[in-house]
Amino acid sequence: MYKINEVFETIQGEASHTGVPSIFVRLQGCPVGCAWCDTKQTWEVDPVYLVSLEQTVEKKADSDYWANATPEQLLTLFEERGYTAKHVVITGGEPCMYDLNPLCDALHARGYHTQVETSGTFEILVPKETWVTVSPKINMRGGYKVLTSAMQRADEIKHPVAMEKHVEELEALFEQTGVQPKLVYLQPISQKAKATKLAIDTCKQKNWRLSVQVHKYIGIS
Ligand SMILES: C[S@@+](CC[C@H](N)C(=O)[O-])C[C@H]1O[C@@H](n2cnc3c(N)ncnc32)[C@H](O)[C@@H]1O
Ligand SMILES: Nc1nc2[nH]cc(C(=O)O)c2c(=O)[nH]1
Ligand code: SF4
Ligand SMILES: [Mg+2]
Repeated sequence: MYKINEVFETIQGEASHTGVPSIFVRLQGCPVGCAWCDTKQTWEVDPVYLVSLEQTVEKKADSDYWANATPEQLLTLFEERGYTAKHVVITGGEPCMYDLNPLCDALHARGYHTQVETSGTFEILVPKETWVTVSPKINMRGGYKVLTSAMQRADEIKHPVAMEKHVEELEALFEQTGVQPKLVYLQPISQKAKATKLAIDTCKQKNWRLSVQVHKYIGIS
């Protein structure tokens, strides 16, 4: 059983898969505590807000409600809702608090590609075919540390930035873990002009890439 906050179909708005039609499965629960997190409604797993899978929102509004679901029940929901995208993005919350192998295996068996969005602070339990986006969370309130194994497994790094300090922390993490990733994206925090300029200037200097959260600019989920 997975704890589900929401399931919706849209286009991937971030990093290398930007533009890919995708079904998003957002899992409930995250203890990492990023001050600027844009999905704080997923942090707590409060039994008061437990509902049935059919009642989980299809991204109409951010909601604290969550439901239990098996991989089979999720696949049925995709069919009931008439989704046609073949790429499934598993996000949260922090999806790697769960063993994602059964979910990804079930999706692959039905012809879907999978991608996981994670903070890198939990062991990443996914099949080798799954595309892993690590957005490493350094010095956040919850006190979690980025695992070297997560940095090694990452297919891409996506780092939200607003200040020089965030760039320095990322480079220190590459040093500490001995991982120099091939694909590094900087993502301006909350579309702020200053953060966007910092991301662009740093990408030019270091030959990294820019990830703007496209869905927020065009007003889709
Ligand atoms: C909400 S998180 C969920 C998955 C996982 N917990 C993680 O942090 O990667 C999804 C992505 O959104 C990014 N993100 C969250 N809040 C943001 C914000 N205000 N501005 C830019 N990116 C943000 C995260 O860093 C992560 O890459
Ligand atoms: N369109 C769209 N793309 C996204 N990429 C990562 C997202 C996330 O919240 O993890 C996200 C999201 O919420 N919507
Ligand atoms: S790790 Fe992800 S979900 Fe958790 S607080 Fe940070 S951005 Fe939000
Ligand atoms: Mg998001």
